[in-house]
Amino acid sequence: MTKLNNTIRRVTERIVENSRASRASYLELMQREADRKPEHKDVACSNLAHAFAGALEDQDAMKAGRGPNIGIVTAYNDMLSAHQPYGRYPDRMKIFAREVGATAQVAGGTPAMCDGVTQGEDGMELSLFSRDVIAMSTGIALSHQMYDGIACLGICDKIVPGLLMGALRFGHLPAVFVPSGPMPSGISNKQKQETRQKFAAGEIGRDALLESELGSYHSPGTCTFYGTANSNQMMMEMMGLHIPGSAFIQPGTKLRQSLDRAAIHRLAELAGTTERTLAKVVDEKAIVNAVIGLLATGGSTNHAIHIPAMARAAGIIVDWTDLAELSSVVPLLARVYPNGAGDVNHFHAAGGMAYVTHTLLDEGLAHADILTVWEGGMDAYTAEPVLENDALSWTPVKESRDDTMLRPASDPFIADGGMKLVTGNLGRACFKSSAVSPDRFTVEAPCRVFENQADVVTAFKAGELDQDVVVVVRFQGPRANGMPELHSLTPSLAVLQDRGYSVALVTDGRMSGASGKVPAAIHCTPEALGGGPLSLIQTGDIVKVCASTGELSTTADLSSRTPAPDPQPQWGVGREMYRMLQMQADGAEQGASAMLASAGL
Ligand SMILES: O=C(O)[C@H](O)[C@@H](O)[C@H](O)[C@H](O)COP(=O)(O)O
Repeated sequence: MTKLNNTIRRVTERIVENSRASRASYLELMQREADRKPEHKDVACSNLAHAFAGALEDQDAMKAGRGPNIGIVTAYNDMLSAHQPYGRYPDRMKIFAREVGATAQVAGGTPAMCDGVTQGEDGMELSLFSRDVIAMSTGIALSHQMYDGIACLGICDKIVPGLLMGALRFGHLPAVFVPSGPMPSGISNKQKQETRQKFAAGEIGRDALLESELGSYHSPGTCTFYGTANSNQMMMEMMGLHIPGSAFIQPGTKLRQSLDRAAIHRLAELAGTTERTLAKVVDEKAIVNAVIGLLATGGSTNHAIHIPAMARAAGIIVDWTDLAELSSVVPLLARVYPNGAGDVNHFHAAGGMAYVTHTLLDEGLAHADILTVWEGGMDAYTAEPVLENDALSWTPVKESRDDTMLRPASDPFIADGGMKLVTGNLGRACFKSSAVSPDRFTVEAPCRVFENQADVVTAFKAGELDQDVVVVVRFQGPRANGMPELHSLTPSLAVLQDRGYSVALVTDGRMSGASGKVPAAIHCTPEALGGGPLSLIQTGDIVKVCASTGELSTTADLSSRTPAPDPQPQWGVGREMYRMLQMQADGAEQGASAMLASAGL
């Protein structure tokens, strides 16, 4: 076995050291939960009867205590194309459970919102904190304490992190994540983006634009670009929480169904055992593997927030310095849109996660020795699932089948990973370098300050931004307005860039996993609200963003400035209900979670 890279070893050791007390107290709580009496089969008969009453044909088995009971936590709705297939999952999973003498119940549902539907709209301000709500909903589902294992059904952006955060508080049980796969490829994401730019530049009308969008988003399944949802699936593989290779198998296929069946059969096998509980599977090494996968594949920037939050729910402390140090040694192996031309279906066809895992392990760039839900540690994840005469088996993937999309770690696209930390007198921020051309890594220009995205688009349309410019969009942090994604700015900023200007975005808000191309220092922390550095900046100040030197600074003397006043919280589309969570949240680098902060985790 190849020796583990020294930086990866050192960062992992540092995370273990920094997490020593919090991890110990988490594991101790999980032990207490495992030892909790009475066990679920021994609670009062009235409680049991309540639990069994809706179980129909499984009632007898439950009454007789014949086998493990699996709790399904589902984020089904059919507003999210990725979650639409889950509508039928619970019924099928109950059948799969019976095949192996187990039972399954829908423990509960969680909300799930689509960032594609709310992009650029006020509803987006609920998005990040829906993750806390999902974690808490998972907690409600599992608080019935009637389960021996957890099956999590969720795919999209906030849902997987929320489900994991919630399930980790019940980490004395085994848990498996069951994805449902990407939709087939439609028009290419590049073509979609070009059509958007034409629309932004006034060259085509709304009809042509809608036609193009429908050519891209056309049927049930996950969106095909490598955004947050697909990065989630990558991470679940890298942490060993999937049945190996199940991330990108399309819905409605026999292979998909076989993997879903395997997930329930495996859970039934693990139920009641203590060897591979969720708390044990999600350890420091698994978290480091998730970061490595993110960097190696150029995944969504949203995970710079979600990974610290998920880790914290397991008592593990990880920050952007850890991410940046890992990024310095983890090469970029994949070019999937927005970092390349192909989509996740092409990525999977080129060897996908099995090849990524294989080549990373081969070069000592990931932890092989982690506990996974499947036997065999990470090695099991270097093979792809296939069906032979209806039987599920796995074939090792040792070569990339398309080196324009997927390259070996020994000969990568870029020697370092796709994410940089930029710091300076404007704070700490993330810069996704994998999608930006290296000649745009440094932007130094007068800034133009905005306090909402609509004003940026208005200024763009009025031609006011036709110059070298750093667009600052502030008061977009977790406590200000829930830290929305500002992805709808991408077409306008990309048009400016294509006109030959040097353009960058600096914000305490987020961008989407689908964003790229335009240099952006995002998640800037501390946020502007409450007097953070961005509240001191003024239009015309020279701002420098540099991914090569890791700089985010201004030459302006901020010490002499008075902060811009905090904006009033907005009402409407339910935003007022989320103030409670926003106000309790901590910073983006800590995971921006009210739930974790309030619990003292
Ligand atoms: O983080 C993400 O992955 C995105 O938020 C994603 O959930 C959303 O669907 C995009 O906003 C749509 O992206 P397009 O611009 O490619 O349509």
